[in-house]
Amino acid sequence: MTKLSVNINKVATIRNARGGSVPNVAQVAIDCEKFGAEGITVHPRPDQRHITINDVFDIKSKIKTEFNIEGYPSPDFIKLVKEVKPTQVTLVPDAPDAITSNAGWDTKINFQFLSDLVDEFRSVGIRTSIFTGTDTEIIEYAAKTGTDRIELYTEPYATLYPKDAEAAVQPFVEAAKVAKRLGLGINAGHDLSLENLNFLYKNIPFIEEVSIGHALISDALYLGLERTIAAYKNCLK
Ligand SMILES: CC(=O)[C@@H](O)C(O)COP(=O)(O)O
Ligand SMILES: NCC(=O)COP(=O)(O)O
Repeated sequence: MTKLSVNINKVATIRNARGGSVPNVAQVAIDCEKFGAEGITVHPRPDQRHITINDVFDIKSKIKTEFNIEGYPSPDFIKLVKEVKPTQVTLVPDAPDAITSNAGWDTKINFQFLSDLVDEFRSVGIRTSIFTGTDTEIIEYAAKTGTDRIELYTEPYATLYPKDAEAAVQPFVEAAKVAKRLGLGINAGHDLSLENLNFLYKNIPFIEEVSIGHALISDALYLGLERTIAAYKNCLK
């Protein structure tokens, strides 16, 4: 079964536009769970432009499903994650000023850095996932770090999908096979949507978890959160 983790960054973006607490980010997390989400994802960025440090503690204290914190492992981020103790930390190589995540790690160049982080988080009982592209050598080096999982960066899939779905998914199928053979769990995320999710799932049914935010929260404007989450879960069948 592929779990749906709802990324609620964009709910915090709306809240922050006015300050205050509307919409209430932690309540949305609770409601996502009530409507069937199997996890909540947040990506606190250094400028706290959406998810704030307080949000991370607040959400952790209120949700019951899996909590996934994504981000660049700066000293502040590492400290935050170790204090909050989520189910999973996803290590993402974003520059502080990145508009959004735009690449996976070079796991060969960053091998020692990532290996040390995996050990550090594992020692306090936090599952690790390393954000990667589909290159075989990159995945092999990810496996050597000892990480529990990788998260495949699916933006290239989402971009090519409308033009050539087969060509879009093929590198991901190959990458997932390599990762599985190496004993890695596989997550996937970025720009997944109601349009492209089912095809990815049908081709790689052994993905453990997809984290979806931007498209899902946008769909909720039209469908409402409950129907939207049901529609995304329906794509994972
Ligand atoms: C790690 C990743 O793929 C990102 O998609 C993410 O967490 C979204 O971040 P923003 O919501 O800041 O664009
Ligand atoms: N890890 C990807 C994620 O959490 C959400 O990405 P997106 O759906 O907002 O592009």
